[in-house]
Amino acid sequence: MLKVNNISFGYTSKEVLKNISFQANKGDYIAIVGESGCGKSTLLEIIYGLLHIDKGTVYWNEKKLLGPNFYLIPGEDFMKYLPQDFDLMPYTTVEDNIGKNLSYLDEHRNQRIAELLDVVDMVEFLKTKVKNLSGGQKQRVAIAKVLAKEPEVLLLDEPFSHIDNFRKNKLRRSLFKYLKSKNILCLVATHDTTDALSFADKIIVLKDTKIETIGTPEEVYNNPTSSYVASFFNEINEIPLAAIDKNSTSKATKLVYPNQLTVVPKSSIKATVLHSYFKGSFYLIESNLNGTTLFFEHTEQLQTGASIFLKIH
Ligand SMILES: Nc1ncnc2c1ncn2[C@@H]1O[C@H](COP(=O)(O)OP(=O)(O)OP(=O)(O)O)[C@@H](O)[C@H]1O
Repeated sequence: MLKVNNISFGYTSKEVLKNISFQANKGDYIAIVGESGCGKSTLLEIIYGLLHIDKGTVYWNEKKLLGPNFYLIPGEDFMKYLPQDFDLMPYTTVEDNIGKNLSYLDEHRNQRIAELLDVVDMVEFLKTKVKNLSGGQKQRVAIAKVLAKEPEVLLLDEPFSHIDNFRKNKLRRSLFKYLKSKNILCLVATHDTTDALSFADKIIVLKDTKIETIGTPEEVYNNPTSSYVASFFNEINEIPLAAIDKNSTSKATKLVYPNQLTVVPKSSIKATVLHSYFKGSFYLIESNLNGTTLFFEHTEQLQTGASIFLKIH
């Protein structure tokens, strides 16, 4: 089990992370999300042992991780970390990059490289020099490379950022299935909703140096603790209660996802259509409710300026 206890860190006197605590089990996939600059990469680098912390501890099972001041080469050998600028050797082949940390005396070396190339769908590039690959292909090789000497913990920073949508879903399914089958704990810093919602066991949302919320994808999505959390997944409406119920004097607001609003013949929520955005299987309609912007989903495009009534369900 990974135990992160009350860690705080700042590159300068200003803290980037404050009192961060969470636990994760072997084989778990934890998605770390939050706005740019909130400290996702910093958290991964602390766990891996690249950054020294004065406050807090990190344990892997019973072992306390000591951080960069205690090792000649920072980084724990049972972990692998894939930073955003994945570092590969450009003038050598895909095979040599993936096999860099595998012994030539290992009789299973070639088999291992082939297995990992299959996971990242790059089998035909075995003998290709890395400099001749596209950005997305390099990223897939980098993922295979960090898996080569099977780690117990894998830390990935935006691992699919260069990979096109055609391949991304297939790669995600293949990679996360592989990690589960090997019981590898994986922490992923991501901006991608699908990485978190469809694959993670738990989502950690970071905001203003702290953990804003932590839970299963269902818990975090269905009961967002703030509009910040909800807006990671979708457009979010923060509707004043007074706009829903004319008799209400409350200043409180209600968080409502666009798919929780339906157009009805008559209701107390009367809005004016501003714009229809085509989203493939539906239209996202931007509307105005007494000066508040309201997004809702609808099967058809709606006329700009039209008055509609909405119901929250
Ligand atoms: N080496 C550094 N020296 C000083 N400040 C840094 C350094 N690296 C990061 N920071 C600052 O620390 C904060 C957190 O950065 P970090 O890279 O962890 O954020 P992030 O959530 O991973 O962002 P992104 O989603 O854009 O990758 C930012 O304000 C950043 O400017």
